Amino acid sequence: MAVCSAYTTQSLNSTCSISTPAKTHLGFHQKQVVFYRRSSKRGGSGSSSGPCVITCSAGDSQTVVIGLAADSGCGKSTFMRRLTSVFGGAAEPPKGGNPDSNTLISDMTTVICLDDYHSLDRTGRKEKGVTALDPRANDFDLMYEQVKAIKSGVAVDKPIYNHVTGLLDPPELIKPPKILVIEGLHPMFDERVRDLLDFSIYLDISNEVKFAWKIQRDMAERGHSLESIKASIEARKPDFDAYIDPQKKYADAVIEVLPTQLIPGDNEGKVLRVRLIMKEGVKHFSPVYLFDEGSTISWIPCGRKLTCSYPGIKFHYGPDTYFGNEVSILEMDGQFDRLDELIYVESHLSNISTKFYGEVTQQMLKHADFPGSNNGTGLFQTIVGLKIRDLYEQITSSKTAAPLEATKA
Ligand SMILES: Nc1ncnc2c1ncn2[C@@H]1O[C@H](COP(=O)(O)OP(=O)(O)OP(=O)(O)O)[C@@H](O)[C@H]1O
Ligand SMILES: O=C(CO)[C@H](O)[C@H](O)COP(=O)(O)O
Repeated sequence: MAVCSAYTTQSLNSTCSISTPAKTHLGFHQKQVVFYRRSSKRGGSGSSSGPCVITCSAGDSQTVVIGLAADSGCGKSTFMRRLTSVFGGAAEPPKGGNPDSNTLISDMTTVICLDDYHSLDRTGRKEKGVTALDPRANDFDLMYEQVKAIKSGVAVDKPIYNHVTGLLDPPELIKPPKILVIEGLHPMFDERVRDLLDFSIYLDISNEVKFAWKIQRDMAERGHSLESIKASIEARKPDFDAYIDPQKKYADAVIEVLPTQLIPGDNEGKVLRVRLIMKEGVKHFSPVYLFDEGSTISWIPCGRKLTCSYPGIKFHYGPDTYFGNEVSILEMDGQFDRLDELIYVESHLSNISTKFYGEVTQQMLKHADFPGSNNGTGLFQTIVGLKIRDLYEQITSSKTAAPLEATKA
């Protein structure tokens, strides 16, 4: 029998027994989970040393899994803070755990960072001459097995990639939450992981805007030089184009962030044109619309009811195609002067999955200090957060309704 010394499952509301694959019997409510041992020493290669199988009787509840993909420094953490706030709680690192953990836990959600599945640490990547974006620097087998286990109600010992030391730290226990968010570079890269996602989002930040944000954070807040920021973006670009960017074709929703078109030639990245691209026909998700579903509409809300200074605000909505898929696109170019007046815009949007009139505006005002609160990035992140809450409620209510239906039949 293989021994899972490094990364194993832990039982939740259940008893677990370890057996060899040959002896495993999968009965009703039994879950089979395969784990791989790997080295976590400096320069660890992450090579598997044989699977072991753990069978567990999992609890009844199933975890809803959300994938959020984006390059580093593209607003994933900010989005996550908005999302967890929609569910009504503050997200915190696991109590009493590794202070450098990348995980954030709230009442309803657990956000895990896929950097934790780097199979090569910083030294290992340097030695092999690969970036963290390269699939060879990541353990997709382990990612798949662990996300699958959590989704089916089984807790796992997930590795930790320590961004301070650049090493792989000892694992931390992740119990199945109501909603698991896997955020990072590759949530939609591996087909097996992709198939586990109940909903997926890609944050598509254009090069000009990414550069402006990097300068703002890494130069102003972290003391990096302009040259080093340019060099780091350039060094990542080939792998970003090869492995990260192509994932957007799989996403159910894409938030695309571009320079404004309201100021000709503007490249500053301060005023933004943001597009919310929503796939049609996704189960439990109906795209947001402006005025009239399926029409094509341009709208300038500035005037008596919405204060706008230069260069103003322009909305656009309509059907389109994206990588061959039918989509609806809602676009906002420009920025709000007064967030409390956002209610005027909110009242013209439909299918936003609010629980009361003005909920989007309330959320935006609550986090007015978050980056992007005065433009489409904050607005669309908030709306996607509400759509995820709605999706979660639909999935869980259809699960509880199912046995009743069966009894009736
Ligand atoms: N909507 C936004 N508008 C303006 N700036 C933004 C926006 N979102 C993010 N930024 C800038 O980008 C920085 C990184 O944002 P955030 O920490 O949310 O990204 P991240 O993808 O989680 O980054 P990392 O992966 O490097 O931790 C912020 O500090 C801010 O400077
Ligand atoms: O892309 C990244 C995270 O999204 C990082 O570059 C990657 O995780 C490597 O981290 P570090 O620079 O701390 O070694």
